[in-house]
Amino acid sequence: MSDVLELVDVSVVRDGRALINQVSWSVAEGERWVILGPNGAGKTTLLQVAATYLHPTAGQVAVLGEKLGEVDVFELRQRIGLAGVSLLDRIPREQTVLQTVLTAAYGMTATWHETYETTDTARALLLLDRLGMGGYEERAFGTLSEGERKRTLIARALMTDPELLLLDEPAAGLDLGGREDLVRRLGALAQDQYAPAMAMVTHHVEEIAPGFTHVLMIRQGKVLTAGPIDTELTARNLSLCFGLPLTLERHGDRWSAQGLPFG
Ligand SMILES: Nc1ncnc2c1ncn2[C@@H]1O[C@H](COP(=O)(O)OP(=O)(O)OP(=O)(O)O)[C@@H](O)[C@H]1O
Repeated sequence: MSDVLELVDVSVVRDGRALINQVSWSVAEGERWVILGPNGAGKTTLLQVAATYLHPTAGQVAVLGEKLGEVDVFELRQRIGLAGVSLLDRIPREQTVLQTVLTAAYGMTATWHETYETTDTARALLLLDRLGMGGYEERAFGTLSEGERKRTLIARALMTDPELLLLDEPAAGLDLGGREDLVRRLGALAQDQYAPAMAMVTHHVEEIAPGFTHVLMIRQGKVLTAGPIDTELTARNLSLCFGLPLTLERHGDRWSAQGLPFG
């Protein structure tokens, strides 16, 4: 059994269709995974299973050594950090940035008269600062730009000191500067030996930060490849994954991909 995540033959079926289909995937401590795949491939579904928000139709899932179906998921969720657009709808617009991060410590998205410990507040401020959100504590979440929201949600996901960090398209919708800033911050996190195991969903190889170690490619619900970036992130695999001929270039510890010209 893998320490962090172990999926064996996992399928999620809705309306007779497999959104993910017999997926097997293991994540060990210290690994940083990128999940790549086209629109509708099943990436978010896979992340929702890992986050214990979706129960599979078939197969076995173990998260942080606990088997789904045999464990209190509410306790388990405290050990998992999740940042993704699915959270955006649940965060009140008027809630401050600081409250948004603090509520994670209590497994909630909105405040409800809790009194936060001074240590929690100190930690939330530290994480916001680390994500470049120092000085925004009292701003209403609803007034933030897309990039600021994404960075706040990552700080929030780290609040409980999780053992597994799941990021669903953290750079989607960001401009070039915002993307590069986030990639730098994710790179610092990925290269921090005390940071949790990570899995990040993205559509773009340009968003892979230095320090990411593994890649899983998914197409039409099926895993195409899963393994070390150095061997599995290839032009061939990427072309099969996205369904068109692509070139792939490595520039030091960053990547870029392009479609081949017609003709
Ligand atoms: N509750 C549901 N019932 C039926 N179909 C669903 C449900 N949730 C998702 N789907 C479908 O499952 C497929 C996979 O969805 P998923 O969100 O996992 O893909 P994705 O790879 O994250 O896509 P994207 O890159 O567009 O965000 C899509 O075709 C989607 O329409």
